[in-house]
Amino acid sequence: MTEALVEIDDLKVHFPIKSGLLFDRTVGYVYAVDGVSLTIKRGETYGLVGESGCGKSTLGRGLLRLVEPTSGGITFDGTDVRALKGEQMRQFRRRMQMVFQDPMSSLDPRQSVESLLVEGLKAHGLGASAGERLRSTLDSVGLPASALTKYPHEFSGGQRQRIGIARALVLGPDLIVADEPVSALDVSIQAQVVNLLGDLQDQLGLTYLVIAHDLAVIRHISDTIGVMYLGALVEEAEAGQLYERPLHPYTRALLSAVPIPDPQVEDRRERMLLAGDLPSPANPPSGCRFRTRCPWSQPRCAEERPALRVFDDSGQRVACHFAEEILSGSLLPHEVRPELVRPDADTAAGVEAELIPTRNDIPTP
Ligand SMILES: Nc1ncnc2c1ncn2[C@@H]1O[C@H](COP(=O)(O)OP(=O)(O)OP(=O)(O)O)[C@@H](O)[C@H]1O
Repeated sequence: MTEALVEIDDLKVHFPIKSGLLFDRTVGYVYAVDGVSLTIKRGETYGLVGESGCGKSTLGRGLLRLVEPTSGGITFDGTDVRALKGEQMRQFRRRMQMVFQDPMSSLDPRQSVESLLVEGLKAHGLGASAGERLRSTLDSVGLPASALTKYPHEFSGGQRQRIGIARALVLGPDLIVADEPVSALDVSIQAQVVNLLGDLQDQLGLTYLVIAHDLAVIRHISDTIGVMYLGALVEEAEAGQLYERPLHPYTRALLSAVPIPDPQVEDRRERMLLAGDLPSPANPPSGCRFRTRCPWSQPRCAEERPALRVFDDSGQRVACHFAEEILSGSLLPHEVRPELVRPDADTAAGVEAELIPTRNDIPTP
C-alpha cells in the first residue's frame, strides 16, 4: 500500500469575484484552495477534514477537474491529469468518481435507478454490456435487482446513498471521492454506509478520498488524515498518530470536539472550542491563517506563513511555527479575554485580543 495513486502538487483553485452591471470586472478572488500538496496511496482511505467553507469540496472537485484548478499539478496513476484535453479527460474520469453528500439532490428524481446507472455507462460507451453489470453493482451495495425499476423517492436515505455509491461504482473506478458521504443520514444508518464503503474497498481495492467536517466520522475509516483550514493543509498524519499526538492547534480544537467513550479519558479530555467564524477565504489573514483564532499565536505568525513541514520520523506534517514548543508545553496559550474577541481583526496587534476563551486546562501533550 505504498505506491502513490494520486499526487497533488501545490494545487490552487481561486474563484474570481465579479462586480459591475455586466459582471465583467474581477474585483478579487475567493482563495478556496490555496496551495495544497498531498499524496493518496493506492488502496488507502485519505480523510480530509475541516470546518465548512475551508475548501474541502473544492479540492475534491478540483482533483477530478469538475472545477478547473487555477494552478498546480495533479498526477493520477502516473498520468498528468491537467494535461488531458476534452474527450481524453472525459474518458479518464471513469477512473475517478464522486459520491455526494445528499443523494436526494444528486440523483435526478425523474430517472429510474436503471436509467441513473446506465447514464454513466452509455457516456463511456459501455451501455451494451449494462444488464449484468447493473445487477452485480446493485448486489455489491446491498440492493436487490428489483430496485432497477424504482425511482429515488421510493427509497430511504441510506438506500439512496447506496444508489449514489452504485452509480459511482458501476464504471469500475480506481478512486472514489466521497464528499460528506454520511452527513445527511441518520446516525443509525451512518455506520452501515461507512461499513459498506469499507467492504467495497476490501473487495475491489478501491482508493478513497473521504471529505468530512468532523473527525468523528472519519477516524475509523481513514488510513491518513489531512486537516484543512482556509484553503490549506495545516496537518497530515497517519490516522492513529493524529489522534495520539495532534500537533496543530486547529487539529487539537477539532479533536477536542470528539467525545471519547471512556469516562476516565473523557474527564481528562482537553476541551478547546473555536471562537469566531472562519475568516473569509476572499480576505485571509496574513501569515498563518489560523492565527486569528489560535490561543498560542505569536507576532511571527502574522508575518510568515508556516509551510507544511515534516515534524519527525513518523512522517507527520504540520504547518505551525511553534509546534515543538506547544507540544512540550514551553509555550502556553494566551489568557482568556472573551469580551475582546474580534474574530475578523486582521492585524498582529489585534491577535492577542482575539483569542479563544474556552480552554479549561493547560495543554497536556
Ligand atoms: N463556484 C464557486 N464560486 C465562488 N466561490 C466558491 C465556489 N465554490 C466554492 N466557493 C467558495 O469557496 C470556499 C470553499 O468552499 P468549499 O465548498 O470547497 O468548502 P467546504 O470545506 O467543502 O465546505 P462545505 O462542507 O460547506 O461544502 C467557500 O468560501 C465557498 O463559498
